[in-house]
Amino acid sequence: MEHSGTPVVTEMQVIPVAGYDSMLMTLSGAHAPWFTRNLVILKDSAGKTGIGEIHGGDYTCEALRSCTPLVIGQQIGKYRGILNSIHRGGRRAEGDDGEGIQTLDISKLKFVVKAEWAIECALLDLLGQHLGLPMCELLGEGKQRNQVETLGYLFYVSEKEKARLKLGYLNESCSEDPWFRLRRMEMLTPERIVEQAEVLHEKYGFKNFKLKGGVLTGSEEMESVRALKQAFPNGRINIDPNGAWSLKEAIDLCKPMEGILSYIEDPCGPESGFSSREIMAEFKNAVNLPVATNMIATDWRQFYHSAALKAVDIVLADPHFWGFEGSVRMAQILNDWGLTWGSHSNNHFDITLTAFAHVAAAAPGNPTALDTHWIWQDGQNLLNDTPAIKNGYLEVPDRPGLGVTINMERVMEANAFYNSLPSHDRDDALAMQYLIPGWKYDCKKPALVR
Ligand SMILES: O=C([O-])C(=O)C[C@H](O)[C@@H](O)C(=O)[O-]
Ligand SMILES: [Mg+2]
Repeated sequence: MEHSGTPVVTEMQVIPVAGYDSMLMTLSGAHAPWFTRNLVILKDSAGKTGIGEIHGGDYTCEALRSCTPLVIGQQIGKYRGILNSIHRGGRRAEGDDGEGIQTLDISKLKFVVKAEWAIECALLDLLGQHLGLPMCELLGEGKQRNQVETLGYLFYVSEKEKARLKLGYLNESCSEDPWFRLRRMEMLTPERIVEQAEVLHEKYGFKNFKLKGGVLTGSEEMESVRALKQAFPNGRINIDPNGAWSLKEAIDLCKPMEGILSYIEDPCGPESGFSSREIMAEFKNAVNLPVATNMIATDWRQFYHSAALKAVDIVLADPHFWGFEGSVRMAQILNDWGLTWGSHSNNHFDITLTAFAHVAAAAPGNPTALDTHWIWQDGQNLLNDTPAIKNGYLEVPDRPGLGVTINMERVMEANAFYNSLPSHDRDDALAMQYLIPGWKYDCKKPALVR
């Protein structure tokens, strides 16, 4: 083993895990009762443990496992070189049609999620511990803030009894926590969406909200946005239909919402031979609202075209797509150009929550409030010391590395749950069959409009 000034990695474990979810509705259909993730746990020669979390599924699990020989025995200080060797030798998903996740077909996620970012996270955790510095100090221009503004991620939720009984969605109606009770219930009206926001405000103090659209008709969803703005007149409200609306529909829906919406996320997608970036640029010319995306700028090449066309104002640079250093590099560029950084998320455990806290803490300027799905998972934590969200802000741990400790007993329980599942890959069409028999994904039709 090479002599080094920094400890070397002695062990790498890849542990797939699963947790429970609600029947959250999106353009893709309905979330299953469970979600899956992959964990990376590294040990180094100084006896320290570094952790990372990324999307679930067999594809990503195998991709991570195939990296093991490139990680073991390497100095943690050479983490950039380790990632470089993974990029040079790593496998890449084949068959991308060039539209990234514009269609939100979940099988497309593998083109934007890069398994090695979980390894980057675990290495940065180890390096931070070696240097005695929190991870955010190692990124970009270092720590910019002690806490990170976070939004309340609102979803329409189905809870049709048949699907619940057949598929086994959790029932938390006996919980003492009002949010835990509510989050498993059906919420499909403006009144119930406002109730969702109010209960979340009470528990976590959120003042900003994002409603996941692409579920009901655009005008029904705008009714929910209006009701939210009435309930939270000083709150920043946005909606994300994941490109479900046509350009004309998006303009008709959003023009009257200038002054009500704080920004609009991925209102439209490719149509009539024009790319998603061209259509979004035309939308921006027509409507006076900042436009955010996690769909049309998911890598540097897509970002080049998005920027050239001035198609977006806010890039939601999820570190699981862009890498931790890549996401902060994006934050620096956006800040220099007078644009805005934020982060997209999917269902995740508290390791990702902590990692997001560090990335957002290192993002210079004035990032938009961070997305997180974790509120739907709160209570299923894999850490002993999950960072808190209070008054709408996520705490950034100030201990070295990620600054948190993993609870292996809970990890192994989550792994046993994973192993008991019939499938490890996300399939939002499955539960839809209980709501609308024969339901099929259509990137231009909201999930419940058939
Ligand atoms: O901002 C977004 O587009 C998302 O968060 C997309 C995700 O697919 C989300 O809707 C989900 O995971 O269901
Ligand atoms: Mg989005």
